[in-house]
Amino acid sequence: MIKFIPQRDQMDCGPACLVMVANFYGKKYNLDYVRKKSFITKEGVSFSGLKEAAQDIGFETLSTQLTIKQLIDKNEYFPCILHWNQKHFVVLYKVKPTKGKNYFYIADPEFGKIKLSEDKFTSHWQSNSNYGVALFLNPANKFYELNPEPETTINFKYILNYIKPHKYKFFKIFLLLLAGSGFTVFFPLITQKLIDDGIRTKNLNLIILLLLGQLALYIGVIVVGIFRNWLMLYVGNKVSITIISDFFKKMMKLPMSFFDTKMIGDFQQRIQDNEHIEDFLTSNSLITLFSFITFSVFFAILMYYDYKILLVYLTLTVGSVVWSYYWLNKRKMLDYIRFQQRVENQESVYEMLNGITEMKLNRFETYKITAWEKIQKQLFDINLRILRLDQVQLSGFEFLNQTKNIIVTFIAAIAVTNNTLTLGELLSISYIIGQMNGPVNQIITFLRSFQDAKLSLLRLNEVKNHDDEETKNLKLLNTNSIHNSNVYNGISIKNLSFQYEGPKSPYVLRNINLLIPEGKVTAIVGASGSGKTTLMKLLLKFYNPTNGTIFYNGDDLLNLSPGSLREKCGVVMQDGFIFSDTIARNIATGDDKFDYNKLKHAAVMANIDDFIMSLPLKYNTKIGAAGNGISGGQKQRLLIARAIYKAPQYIFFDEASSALDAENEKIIHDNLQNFFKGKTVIVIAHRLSTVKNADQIIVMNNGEITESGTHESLVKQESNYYNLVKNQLALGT
Ligand SMILES: Nc1ncnc2c1ncn2[C@@H]1O[C@H](COP(=O)(O)OP(=O)(O)OP(=O)(O)O)[C@@H](O)[C@H]1O
Repeated sequence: MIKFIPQRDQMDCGPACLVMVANFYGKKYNLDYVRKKSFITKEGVSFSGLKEAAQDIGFETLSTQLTIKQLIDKNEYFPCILHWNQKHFVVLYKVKPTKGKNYFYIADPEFGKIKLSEDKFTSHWQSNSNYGVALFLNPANKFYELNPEPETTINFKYILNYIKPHKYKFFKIFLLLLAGSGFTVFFPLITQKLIDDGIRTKNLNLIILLLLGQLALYIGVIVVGIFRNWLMLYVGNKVSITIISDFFKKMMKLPMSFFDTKMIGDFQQRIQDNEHIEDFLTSNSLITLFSFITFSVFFAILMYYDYKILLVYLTLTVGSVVWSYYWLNKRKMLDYIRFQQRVENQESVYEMLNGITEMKLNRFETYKITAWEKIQKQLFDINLRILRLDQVQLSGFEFLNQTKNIIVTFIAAIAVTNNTLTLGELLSISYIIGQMNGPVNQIITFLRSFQDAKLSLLRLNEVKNHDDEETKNLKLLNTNSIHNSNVYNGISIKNLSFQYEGPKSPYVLRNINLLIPEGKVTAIVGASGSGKTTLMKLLLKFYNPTNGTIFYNGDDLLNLSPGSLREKCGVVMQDGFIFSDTIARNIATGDDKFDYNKLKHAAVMANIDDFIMSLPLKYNTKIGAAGNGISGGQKQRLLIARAIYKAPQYIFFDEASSALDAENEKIIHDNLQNFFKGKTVIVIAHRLSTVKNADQIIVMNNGEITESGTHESLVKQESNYYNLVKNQLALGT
């Protein structure tokens, strides 16, 4: 039997499938490890990446396109990995004919184990006409020889540390819960005494006393409940804030490459994960503990009254749980279909909201809305089927529960007529039976919450265990010139090559050798996709080189602290971000208290001061996230002002003025000439006017440097550079 292993992130399905198959053959692999081997990206793992990871851990692999019949015939090679909905991976571990029809057993890392009919299966699996794609895995000797890195153990201890500061409050919650449980146990006893000793002997004083006692207990339960809820909210909130804030702090320390494989949703998921853990820590576990205690006490009382009643209770409770379980299992397939349709629904809504402009411009509205309506119809149908099934399950459950009550009452009534049980005891028993359902449900909820918390912890562990970008032994960047003939002052790049996605991925940069002199302007030009931005990202230590070295004033960038480097760099990226804050805050991001003169100077240099001063609140005007409410050119000028305000030693501009009109560009260009003096500047640009005056121009093509020199020398060569800029030359720009 295959063990289900859930994916942790949206793009983790491939590695999770591989871990499941390895587990099936007896090796427990760590998902993080397999993920690294598969060279995961934001688009997930490719089939070839998965194949390679499988071979790496010792499988012989065969990936092939085949029909459903061919797939069934290969059942001796199950479990295999299937390409699902053309964007996902699942494990197929069994095909079983039942009543003349084939049923397919799959483990979907996003959902769980599920049994699908042939129709449903083919609709998810087959991509074109009658074919689908499968990856068969056969463990070779190497598989058994390798000792896998085990899954990182879930560290509940580290989570318990969050509770430590609140241990007294926890103790109070504990006491309150104990008191609450104590009170509940007394109710059936009071009922029994009331009937047997009070009513039967017509002792009014005792009746009053018992009822007053009951009232006091009720008040006690209410008061305890109020304090308990208050304390739980308080502790829960404190714990949750600490966990999430620690998580954010840790996230900020991770290298940029970590974020390359994650979607926004993955981080949102992790924040929700923190809530699961908090929920588990602060309420579920304690309440379950006390539910369990109450349950045991009631259990003992029932046994004391009449063991037959206890037996009936237990048998029928087990019966109702089995009944529910049977139907819930059946429901799983429907849940699966609904889950898939919900994903489609979300995607469709997201697309409509994001693509509204294009939709309106290109008359795509009706088509998209009809597609959305079709999804709604399917969702409605599936909801109806689920409702029908739920009704069967609930009716049966209720029926068994009521039967339980009737049989118990019947046995108790017979016992009363036989004088082996008193009337008071009978009432007390019905009270207990009624109360015992609560704890059973609570224990089921707890088990689910425990599963959630376990998965959440695994996801958080991945972030927690990831190495920080900054480590203690890294050197600070030295910006002073070194007077030593062996050391090149500036940035020197030696035999640099780079791949984004591991050994099998294409080289984005190839064998780059380049000197970027200190205090000079270097321009990089080249066709789109030639690797200019990538080179800049490597210079900023977003990624480490695959091969080769980058030196800053003689120091290998690998040994330099990225923080100290970025502190000295003014960077304008192509996709620079504007925060939802005031203009001043957006320019002076690094300073707690900003220097108004510096701010003004930066804005003037970036030629945005006039615009800012025309706004009612001037520098204190708030702008929207991602620069809503300002134009593309204004956004770029703000980003340039941000870089200038920093007064950096190194300047990196990636298409920083691409959205500017010629006049604005000229003004900024002229302003910047002064600012650039004495600074090491790297500009990536397509516009001739921006690069013409650079001290050196580097031309890139397909990840390689094809030419370098000054504008004049490169134009004379009439080669790549000349071809890139000749139209602009003709226009005399
Ligand atoms: N995060 C990434 N993961 C994988 N491949 C990437 C990633 N970023 C860029 N690439 C690929 O690297 C190649 C070079 O991209 P890069 O952005 O460096 O080019 P560029 O010269 O700056 O292009 P442009 O002028 O269009 O900005 C492209 O083929 C691109 O698809």
